[in-house]
Amino acid sequence: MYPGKLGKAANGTSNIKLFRMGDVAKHNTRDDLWIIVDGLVYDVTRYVDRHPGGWLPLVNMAGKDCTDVFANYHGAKVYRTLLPAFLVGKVTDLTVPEHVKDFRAVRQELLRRGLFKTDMRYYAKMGTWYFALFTSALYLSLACASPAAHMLGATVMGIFWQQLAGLGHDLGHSGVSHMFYTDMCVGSTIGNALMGISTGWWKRSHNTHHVVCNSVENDPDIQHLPVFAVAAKIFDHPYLSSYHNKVFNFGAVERFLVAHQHLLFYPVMMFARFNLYVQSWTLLLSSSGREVHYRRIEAAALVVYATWVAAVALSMPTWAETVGWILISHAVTALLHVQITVSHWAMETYHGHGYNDETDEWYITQLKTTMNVATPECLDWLHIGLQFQIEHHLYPRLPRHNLRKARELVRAVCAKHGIPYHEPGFFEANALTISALRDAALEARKAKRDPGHGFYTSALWEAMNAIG
Ligand code: HEM
Repeated sequence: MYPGKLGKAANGTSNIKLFRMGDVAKHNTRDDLWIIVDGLVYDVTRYVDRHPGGWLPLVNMAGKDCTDVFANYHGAKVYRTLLPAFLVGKVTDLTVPEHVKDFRAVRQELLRRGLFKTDMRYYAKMGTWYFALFTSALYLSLACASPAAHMLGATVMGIFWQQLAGLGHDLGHSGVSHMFYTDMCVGSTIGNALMGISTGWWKRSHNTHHVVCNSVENDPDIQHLPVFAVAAKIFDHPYLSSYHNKVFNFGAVERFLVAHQHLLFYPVMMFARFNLYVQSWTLLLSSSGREVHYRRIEAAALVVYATWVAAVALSMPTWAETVGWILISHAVTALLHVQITVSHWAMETYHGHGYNDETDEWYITQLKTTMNVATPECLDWLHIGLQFQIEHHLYPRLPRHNLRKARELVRAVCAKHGIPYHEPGFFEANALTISALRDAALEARKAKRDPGHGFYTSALWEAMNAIG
């Protein structure tokens, strides 16, 4: 670790200001933003709008101890060259729970074993695999004559997109070259052109999701009204999403869809990819899109994607095949969306921000909100690393090919401290997700219209707010 230098008075005594955690907690807005890293207090207000990871992670952690989230997103250089300029003092009442010490020790052990380094031979193999999938998909779609071959081509294209998402995810976390701008540049150009999804959008949304995983008001990955609400907490009263900067209400349409969400889950997943195109373009064309590092390049790469996909689809001899090709290729990627959602949707959700004490600091928050999916090693390629969601959430920059190795170390710490470690099989994880959606759906059916407003409130909310 690389703590910032403490100021020294002329007589050699430390002249650094001393604070209590409660003092720091008051500086918790975008305009007045302090954080704690390794017991030292930093006023990063003037940095928030320059932060390469965007303002959202900083604002979500404002006023809090960021030691672990910081360690997991930044290299040694950031500690050495950037942080010291913002130092304002140190806290006197920070305690480090035993389990946190152990999880930090795991990180050091992973570093010691060299597991944070990428084995480029792995990506050479994956590159060959992606190339084989892509060219096979094009061959079947363009060079063969039968409708069956065309639809098989669409299926292989869907598998290509699902598999390539693994690389996109690794790049988005700077987990390949471990150089922020290099990985992002590859993602924003080649990634966008082959996948059709904005890397800048993905990083903005996904990094926020990591920092405030399963927070009702802050995690965009569980803010899916009008279609889904993974828990009754999400619709028991209207809330302002800090990510979307809009209020999510629970009106008649929302109530109807959520009441049937467990039945809609798989059909919607088959169309989920179209939503990602919309989200990508919405961000790039909006004023928030200015936060995207390579906005114009990204937009150009997305146009390249739309052009080649349209060219392949329109090369089909009939309109029926064109529509079939588009629908099948996109529906196959449902595997990706299901894999992502089952990692979190059956887990705990909460209001506001975590990281208040030892019951919801970085590691515990991630473990409460995230589950692994137990898969045999021979299927690791299929699940693209997303099956080790716990290890990924605890150490987001750990390369994909080392997550299985980290699993044993993490499980040992959980076992030692009695911390639940969730790892059902793939089908059980699906069943848990459907069950969570069904529970919320049944709750939604009981929701009653708020007489003064256009939205519904759940029976749970009414019970919680009952007077007398
Ligand atoms: C609340 C505390 C913070 C959080 C949660 C946070 C989170 C993040 C995230 C999620 C990224 C993007 C990582 C990626 O996409 O690979 C990032 C990047 C970055 N952050 Fe922060 N950040 C915090 C504070 C800071 C501070 C105080 C500084 C500088 C003083 C800083 C400097 C950087 C830099 C330079 C990068 C680019 C990546 C790199 O060079 O390693 N961050 N941060």
